Amino acid sequence: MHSYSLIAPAKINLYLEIIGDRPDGYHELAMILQSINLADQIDIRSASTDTIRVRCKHPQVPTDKSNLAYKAAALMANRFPDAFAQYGGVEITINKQIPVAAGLAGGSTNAAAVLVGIDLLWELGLTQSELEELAGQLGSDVPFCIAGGTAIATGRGNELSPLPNLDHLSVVLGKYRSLAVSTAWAYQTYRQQFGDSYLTDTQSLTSRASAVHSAAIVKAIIRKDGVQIAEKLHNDLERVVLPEYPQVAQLRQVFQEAGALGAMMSGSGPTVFALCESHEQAQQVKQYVRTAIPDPDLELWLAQTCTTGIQIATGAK
Ligand SMILES: C[C@](O)(CO)[C@H](O)COP(=O)(O)OP(=O)(O)OC[C@H]1O[C@@H](n2ccc(N)nc2=O)[C@H](O)[C@@H]1O
Ligand SMILES: Nc1ncnc2c1ncn2[C@@H]1O[C@H](COP(=O)(O)OP(=O)(O)OP(=O)(O)O)[C@@H](O)[C@H]1O
Repeated sequence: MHSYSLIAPAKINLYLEIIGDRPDGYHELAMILQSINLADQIDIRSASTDTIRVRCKHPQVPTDKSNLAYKAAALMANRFPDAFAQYGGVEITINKQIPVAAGLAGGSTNAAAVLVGIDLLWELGLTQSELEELAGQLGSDVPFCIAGGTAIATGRGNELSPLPNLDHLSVVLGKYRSLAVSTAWAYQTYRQQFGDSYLTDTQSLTSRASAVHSAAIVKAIIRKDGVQIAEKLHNDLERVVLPEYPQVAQLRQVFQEAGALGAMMSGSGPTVFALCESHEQAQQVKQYVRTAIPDPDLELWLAQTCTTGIQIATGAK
């Protein structure tokens, strides 16, 4: 029996600009995505029956066909029916550390791990670009999660251009346990409120999105200049999420007051992250926020930016 244990890191968005409406109904984006070392562990093994099974003890994570990890396994079974028949079913166990519905690509990174895990289990030898193509069918954030690191993401978020690694930058994350934001709601609300200024012409969409390559934050990342990166953080989805969730706006404000280099909401939220110049500063920021907001519903984490996507922790035959 084969089995693999994989590490699936979360991501934060250092930059998220909504450019306009795409013909496929999604939004054209210009983003910078960054992996962090807050990660789930995914154990994957061949099963004796020809079924896909997902286990996860987290109360907010479904274990049926709606789990993104299940969908990833089903996609592989559908795409490689001979291998599925040869190797049998797949059992997936998710050890959830990444907060759920948090804007940190928790489900997406689990799906990416399942694609990588099944590629190994079934000895398919897929290339990174083949894995990313499959990943794009599961969700906009899934392709980035395969190789992770630091990357510009355009199109739906699935067209990737790697940037030089930005590792060991200290990050503090904060999320209210009881808050969850639907990504679909965030984009729909943005479209309703700000859609008038959207670009729709495909050519202008693409050229505006590609302008991110020369943006100031990209230059700051290339120079590994934490102060400048923090100054240029940007997320258009804050315009709809912060007014709807004042607690998130307040948390962001407190992160700033705490002396972090900069703070921003990640993705569709509600997680807020702060960039810090050292681990010591991150610890001080975390302590300041904990004292300023003693609410036990607020969870805080220390993390670091990292250079990797899905990693194999252990493998056995
Ligand atoms: C907010 C981010 O996490 C930032 O990285 C992503 O843009 C969202 O990535 P994701 O959760 O993988 O998104 P998907 O599962 O593809 O789509 C979720 C919902 O967001 C909307 N969506 C997503 C990406 C995009 N470029 N435009 C959109 O309008 C979709 O219409 C859908 O209703
Ligand atoms: N493997 C999974 N892990 C977490 N949530 C999952 C998973 N599969 C399905 N879900 C469902 O997906 C919803 C979104 O969860 P997820 O943690 O992926 O959001 P997110 O971090 O905001 O994602 P993104 O940043 O990609 O928009 C949850 O409400 C959950 O019920």
